Amino acid sequence: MTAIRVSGLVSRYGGFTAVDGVSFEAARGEVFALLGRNGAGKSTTVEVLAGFRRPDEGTVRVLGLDPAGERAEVRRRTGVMAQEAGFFPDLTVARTIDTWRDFTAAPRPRAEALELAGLTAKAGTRVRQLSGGEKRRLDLALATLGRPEVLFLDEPTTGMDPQARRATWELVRELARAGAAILLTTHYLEEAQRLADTMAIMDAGRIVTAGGITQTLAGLRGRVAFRLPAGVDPAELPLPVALDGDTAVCAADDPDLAAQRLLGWAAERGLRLTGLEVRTATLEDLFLDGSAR
Ligand SMILES: Nc1ncnc2c1ncn2[C@@H]1O[C@H](COP(=O)(O)OP(=O)(O)OP(=O)(O)O)[C@@H](O)[C@H]1O
Repeated sequence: MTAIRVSGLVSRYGGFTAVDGVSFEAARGEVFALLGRNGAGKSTTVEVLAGFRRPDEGTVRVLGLDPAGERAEVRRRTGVMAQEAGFFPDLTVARTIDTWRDFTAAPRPRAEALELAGLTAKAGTRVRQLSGGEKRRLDLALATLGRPEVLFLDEPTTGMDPQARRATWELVRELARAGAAILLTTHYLEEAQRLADTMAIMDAGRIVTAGGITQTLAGLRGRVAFRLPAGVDPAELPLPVALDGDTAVCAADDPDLAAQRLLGWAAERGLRLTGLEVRTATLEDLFLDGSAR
């Protein structure tokens, strides 16, 4: 069932159009990643979905409701982790969670929220003394306090260390498995690739590429890269390559097969292909390909 529906969304700041006719849907149990360069319009889209801004044109529905018009009902059933959290800096972590619990229907117990954010040891620390990554973790704990049906995460893992990032991914997956629809914006393409089922890439307020992550990547070429052996003219190689310094890069539909051909060719000549890297396409390739521009 569709949990998030955006159709023809236009959002302007004065005369500037930040979101220019965006449409997408996300179902319950789905993680949807909204990607794109700085200023593409991702946060503005999330702000409209979270009910912080009204659409200038088009419609958005969250659980079938209008987030701006039916804000109380939407707020009760959604969690939002915005780019900048509005904490009270002088409250401790525990008091912050307690305060949020008072406003949340059926909240998680405080200890569980602390544990989930990895902040148990920081329960008595004032929010202003937390590190950037710890603040993000606290924000995540607050956004998920009521086990929301829909969760908006705007760059949730920025500033988190690798361990906290992994814990966040695990939590997001768990919430999706439990049936939540999750909309995520991120600049970490690896994060999108690991977490999301579906993605849309925005640029200058429009969606330029969208689809299932697995299907989209399956349609892209992988690559084989290696250091070009001294004295070898790239034209001699059995497959066309592009040179990046002394690294030869071969784009291939089947990178394993391409690597076998290249290694076979090198072995026949008594050469070694050092620094060999063989991989299928990643979201980063999609960006670097220019498809996202
Ligand atoms: N309050 C505002 N007033 C005027 N322009 C704004 C305002 N907020 C955002 N913008 C502009 O709208 C555009 C979209 O911004 P938005 O924050 O939605 O982008 P984003 O994709 O989330 O970028 P980032 O990846 O940097 O967070 C940008 O050009 C930004 O400068």
